[in-house]
Amino acid sequence: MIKVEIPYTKMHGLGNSYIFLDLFSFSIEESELVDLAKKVSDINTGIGSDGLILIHPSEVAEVGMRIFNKDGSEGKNCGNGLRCVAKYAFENNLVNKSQFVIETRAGNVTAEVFLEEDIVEEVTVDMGQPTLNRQGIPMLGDDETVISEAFEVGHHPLELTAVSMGNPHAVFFVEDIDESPLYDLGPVITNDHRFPEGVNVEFIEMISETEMHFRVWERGSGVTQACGTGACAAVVASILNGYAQKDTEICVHLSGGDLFIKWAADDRVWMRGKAETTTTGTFYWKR
Ligand SMILES: N[C@H](CCC[C@H](N)C(=O)O)C(=O)O
Repeated sequence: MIKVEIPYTKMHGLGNSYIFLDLFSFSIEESELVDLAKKVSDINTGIGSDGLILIHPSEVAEVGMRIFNKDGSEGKNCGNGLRCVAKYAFENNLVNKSQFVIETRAGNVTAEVFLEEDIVEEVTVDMGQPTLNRQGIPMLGDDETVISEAFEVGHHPLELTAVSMGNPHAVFFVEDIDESPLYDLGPVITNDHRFPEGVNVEFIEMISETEMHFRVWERGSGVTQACGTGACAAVVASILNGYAQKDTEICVHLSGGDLFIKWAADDRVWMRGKAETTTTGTFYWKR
């Protein structure tokens, strides 16, 4: 049994929390990441979070981000994680400008940090273009877009809109967010065979053309307080269904707070929101 001391920073975006490792000053074996993600995420025997995020040197951007869910599965993108990575990178001098590129497994994004007395309070990220064709989600079936398509789950007739923000999202519109079948159907849909790589599941109640309620069952982490890529997917889905307009900032009320999302006329999705540091520490990992 070897005891390894792992320096970490815990951060969150609207309550969607992750344990961050700074690989600019610390290294860890690739083969250990899955177990470590599960271990640090555990509230009883670890630190407690929705997963693990690596901030790493990149050959194609100022910094790179990798994200692992609570179950150890690797996601390709993470909106709340990106805002936290941007805050960390700026405040820890990994970058020397307020606007910079972050490499993700889903491609590069551009982040801009906004300060209040030297502290990054808010971050805007250009999340790039959504992917709407079925095979790009990915989802089984012909390669069309999936907009309010009948999607039977058990005996529940639902209408699915599928969007990828580099990671897959199944978006469902409901009349009352508090009556959404998040806990009943979230765990079923996330593993539905029609999504060969699994899927993040969002339930949305439109309040107006510029405001919505949002709940999420995340692939690999379950119910979280917020999901940045999910909020982007929800806004894209609302516009595809005619409930909202492009080129307009839409307020998404997530359990943990508000994100402001715009699907611009050039097809790029912009996300604006807060990022916060909870604590730093040393994780004593016995392996
Ligand atoms: N569970 C997601 C990754 C985390 C995304 C979320 N926390 C966000 O803020 O976008 C997936 O497996 O695709």
